[in-house]
Parts: sequence; C-alpha cells; structure tokens
Amino acid sequence: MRKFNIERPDRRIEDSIRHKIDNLNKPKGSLGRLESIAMQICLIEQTLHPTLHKPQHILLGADHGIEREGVSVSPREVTWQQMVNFTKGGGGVNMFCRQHGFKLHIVDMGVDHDLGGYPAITDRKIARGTADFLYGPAMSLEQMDKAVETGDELAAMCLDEGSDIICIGEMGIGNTSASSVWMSELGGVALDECIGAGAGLDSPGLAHKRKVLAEATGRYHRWKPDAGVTDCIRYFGGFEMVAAVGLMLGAAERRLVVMVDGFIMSACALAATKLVPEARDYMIFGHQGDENGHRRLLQLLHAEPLLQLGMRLGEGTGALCAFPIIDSAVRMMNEMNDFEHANITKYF
Ligand SMILES: Cc1cc2ncn([C@H]3O[C@H](COP(=O)(O)O)[C@@H](O)[C@H]3O)c2cc1C
Ligand SMILES: O=C(O)c1cccnc1
Repeated sequence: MRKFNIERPDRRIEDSIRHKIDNLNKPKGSLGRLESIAMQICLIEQTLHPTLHKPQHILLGADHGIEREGVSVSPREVTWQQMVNFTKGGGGVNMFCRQHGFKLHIVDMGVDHDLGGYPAITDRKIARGTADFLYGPAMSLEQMDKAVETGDELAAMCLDEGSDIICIGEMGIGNTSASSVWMSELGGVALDECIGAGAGLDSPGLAHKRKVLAEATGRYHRWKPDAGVTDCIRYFGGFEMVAAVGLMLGAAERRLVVMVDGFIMSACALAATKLVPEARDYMIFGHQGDENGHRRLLQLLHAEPLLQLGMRLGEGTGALCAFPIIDSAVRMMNEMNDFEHANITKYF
C-alpha cells in the first residue's frame, strides 16, 4: 500500500474564518453546528469563501465470502441485482443523488456476477467476491493493495472532475459482518457490542451471526496473535470497503471534503484513520443509524453525526440526506451579510 501524505489543514487561517463567522449579522454562535461545519470546510479549502462544486457520490459494490455462512437475511444475488437497479435509477441512493444534485458513479469492486453488460457500472472487479473469513483471510495482500489503489484513483478522478466534496456509499450483502469485526478489532470494543441485525436478521439469525463472527475472530487471533491494522483490514474486509478506505485517504490527501454514511462507511472511516489519523479532519459524518454499534463506532471517531433518522439502508443514503445542512453552512459563509454591510449595530 502506498504511503498517503495527508496533512492536517493549515490552522493559520482559523482566526480569519472565526472573525468572519462571528461578524455575520447574527448573535455570536447562533447558527450552532452550521458554524463548526463552515469552519471545517473553510479550513479544508483554505478559504473564507468555500464552495461545494460538483458533488459526487461514489457507490462501491462487492460480495463477501462470509455470506456463505448465513449471516445475512438476503443472499449474495441481491448485491448484483441492486447494482443493476442503481443503473436504472430506482434505488434509494439514486433518489437522494437526484434530489441533492450529486453525480452518481457506480463501481464494481468485486460483485459475484458478470456486470459487463452495464456500461453505467465501472468495472474494477478484483475477484468475484472475497474468500470466506471464517476459514482464512478474505483477500490477499495484493488484492488489498489493488482495492486501496482503486479508491485512490477514484479520488484523483473526483479532483480532476472539479469536485470539492464527495460522498461514499456501498452495496455488499454481508458487509455489516465485516464492519462489525473491523470495529471490534480496530476499535478495541467487545465483539458483541459491534454486531447488529444488518439488513434485517431476526433474533435467531442474529444469534447465529454472533456465533459465526466469534468463531472467525478466534481463528484470526490464532492465525496471527500480533496482527496489525493492515492484517485486520485484509482478513475481514470486502473489496468495496477497502476501496472506500483508499478513497477516503486519497480524498483527504487531495483536500476534498468526505461525507461519511452509516455503519459500514463509519467502519471504513475507522480503518482509514487507524492508517492515517490526519484523514479524520476531512470527514463529515452525516447520519447515525439504527445498526447496533453505530453510536459507539461514531464515539470512537469523535464524530457527532448531523442527523439521526433511524435509517439503516447504507448505499450512502444517510450521508446524502445531510447534504442540505452542509450546503447551508457554506451558504452562510457566502450569502449572509456582516454587521457592517447590513447596517446593524453590534452590541457584543
Ligand atoms: C434489498 C437490499 C438493498 C440494500 N441496499 C443496501 N443494503 C445494505 O445491506 C447490506 C448489509 O447488510 P447485511 O450485512 O445484513 O447483508 C449492504 O449491502 C448494505 O448496503 C441493502 C440490503 C438489501 C437486502
Ligand atoms: O448503517 C448502515 O450503513 C447499514 C446498516 C444495516 C444494513 N446496511 C447498512
């Protein structure tokens, strides 16, 4: 994996941004969270006039070997069926992209189906699904590097296309299992606290998922007692998740704003920040969902999600719903008068 040179945004401009925010025609601090989002985006873009040009949503799809163990309510076929559905504009993610003016880019990172007949899907297939991590690593080192590299290339593409902000989503039956294990291993949280119903398991299904994941992590610890972050990433990760990690790191390196979605994308954010902690400064967390463990996962990331709508779809939908709030924060910086121009006396 290449080294990502991510620098924290230069804070020398912070006082000027604060001065501007505090001189807009409003009581100090009265736009609450919008003010901290504006600060974050101004720092990332190093400007007092931030922009959100060409917002782009990257949707990464792949299948997971662990699905073979019956840890999801739906079979893996749903992954490719949904990918095709996205090309027709009928998915949840399509609706939100249209609503908020996001260009949607659909990428096959490793779906277990031939999607060659769909030109709207970019083919970056690494393999037809990962290996089953109950029995060994989900992917090889080479496959992990290739997935990270693909994410990095997608970040470069977004920059070339003039995007200031990107959102990342995923489609991959079984990926809440992989995410739960990443959360537990990388975040040091008891596995049971990290596991939830995913796309809708009932309680016997959930009990089975817990058993399978406990067995898999036990074997993993015996496989390599001193396993590090990259070992964990490749042992349990999906190709779409590892590509998301590469995309988050590549986007942060290129100083793009990164919108983070639900449980799965938060697990990817955790992995990305374990690799390069500075990447955290570029992330905005859109939504805290209903998947068990998401709240704790966001705490690990010191993230305060913008919304809490009880969603648990993934695909990037939670983050996309939060976009109008981010947009308002940026408009505040560009469209609100300061006291002087509004001819209002400032008494504080
Ligand atoms: C029809 C359908 C559409 C989806 N869109 C996203 N997911 C979500 O559910 C999957 C993760 O849950 P699990 O780990 O339980 O399989 C991922 O594909 C995620 O994006 C969906 C799931 C289904 C069934
Ligand atoms: O929060 C999510 O992203 C999520 C939760 C359950 C299933 N799919 C996605």
